[in-house]
Amino acid sequence: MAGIMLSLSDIQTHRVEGDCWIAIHGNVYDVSSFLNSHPGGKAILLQHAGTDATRAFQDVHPAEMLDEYLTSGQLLGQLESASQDLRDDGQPEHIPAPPMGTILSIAEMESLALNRLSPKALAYYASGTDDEITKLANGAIFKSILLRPRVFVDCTKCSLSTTILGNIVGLPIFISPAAMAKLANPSGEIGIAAACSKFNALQIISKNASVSVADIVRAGPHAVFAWQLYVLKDIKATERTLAQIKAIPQIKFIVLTLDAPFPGKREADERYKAEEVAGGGVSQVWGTESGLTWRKALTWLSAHTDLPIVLKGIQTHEDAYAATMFPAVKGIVISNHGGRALDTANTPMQVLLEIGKFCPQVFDQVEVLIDGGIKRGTDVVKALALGARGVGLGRAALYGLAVGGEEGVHRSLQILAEEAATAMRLIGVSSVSDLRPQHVNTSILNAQLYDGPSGLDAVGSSLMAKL
Ligand SMILES: Cc1cc2nc3c(=O)[nH]c(=O)nc-3n(C[C@H](O)[C@H](O)[C@H](O)COP(=O)(O)O)c2cc1C
Repeated sequence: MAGIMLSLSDIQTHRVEGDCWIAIHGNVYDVSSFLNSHPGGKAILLQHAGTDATRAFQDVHPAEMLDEYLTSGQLLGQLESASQDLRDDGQPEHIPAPPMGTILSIAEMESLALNRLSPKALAYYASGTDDEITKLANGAIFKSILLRPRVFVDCTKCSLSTTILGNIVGLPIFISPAAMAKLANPSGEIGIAAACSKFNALQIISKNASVSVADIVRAGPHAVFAWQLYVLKDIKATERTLAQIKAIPQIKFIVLTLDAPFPGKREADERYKAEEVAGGGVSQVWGTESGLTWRKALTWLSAHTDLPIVLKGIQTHEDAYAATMFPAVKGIVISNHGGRALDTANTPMQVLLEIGKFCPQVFDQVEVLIDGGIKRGTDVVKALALGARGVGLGRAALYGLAVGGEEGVHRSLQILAEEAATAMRLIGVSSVSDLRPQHVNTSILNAQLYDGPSGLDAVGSSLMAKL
């Protein structure tokens, strides 16, 4: 109840399941009934129960998130003196970074970042699931695709600009949604937006961004923005957020992530959390709705947004084909969440080739974006040649942010853009729209491609029956 003043000693006795109070930004909340629906799990809330958790909260969440998830009935009053819990909850140590121009590759950026990130951020950002087979394969597969340069082509002028879902962008490289960017740098997603603005690049803002969407888009006047959605178990909260997004004209499309209906087993992250929550195992609570299906989810989403819908986390040609059967769906992102969902899943490049083999018409019907393992400009060029419209960066952008804030993200984009332009010139192509499958040799991968039945008739008839 607003107006009631509470002291730290009033709240510190309420620190168990069933009786759990937390102070954030000067307000005291009873979060007992929210414990089981906290998307990050209840353990972290219980860890901060009975304290002023402002510092831990603001390291990973925007203030607006409180209104989204908590109701006025859960507000108990105000904290008398907002004496903050000043434990270090994840901000990186201040280690001086080298001048950005001296960093020459994404691999170098990554190794600098891994030395700077706090243990919490390192565990969260770098981890993949299980044995990290997919995380590593995502990047390794590019080495098996060879380029086929043509000569006697004047590429003195070379342009990387293109369009993504009708939006003009300066680069075919975009920023994939990644949660909690403030763990890398206090500027968080604002630093990413400011860097994208300099390239007129696309940033897909995560549903779990650590800064409010309004602040992010304000920081990138020349960037293009999309917003990524996880449908929460609390569907009404998701609808409230969609209504807020509707009021932000800079958001050009909605990216619905589908590859993580259940949490993958990321052991480095689980280990860190288990140590953080003294003596306790980490329960696998997941706030994301796991019962979504094609027709139900897309009908619901279309009723709550007029924006084009892009489906992220497509990992088979069958699902790429299925996406084309829904007029509201204008694009797909082939992605396995950077190897953070199902380990030993196909790499995105294999899925791209699979679509080319079984249902190439998909490329004409929806825009195909891709992410996972991008570290070189040649990786970008190979994906574009095989039909991708844009190529996303997850960790490469986060690592840039960790090393140099906005400037670091700028440098990551610049390195990849320059490498991609060089590769295009050397292939004999001066515009991304001229890249073709003939520019790559993928024959080494033939034995690694899915060679079962196409299954498209079954997809068609099962979805038609439901439409
Ligand atoms: C730390 C981290 C957080 C992520 N958070 C999200 C997220 O909130 N939503 C989402 O759709 N994907 C998320 N992803 C997946 C990325 O969007 C992207 O698919 C993946 O990182 C691409 O692989 P890469 O890191 O090898 O570039 C996250 C990835 C990482 C590494």
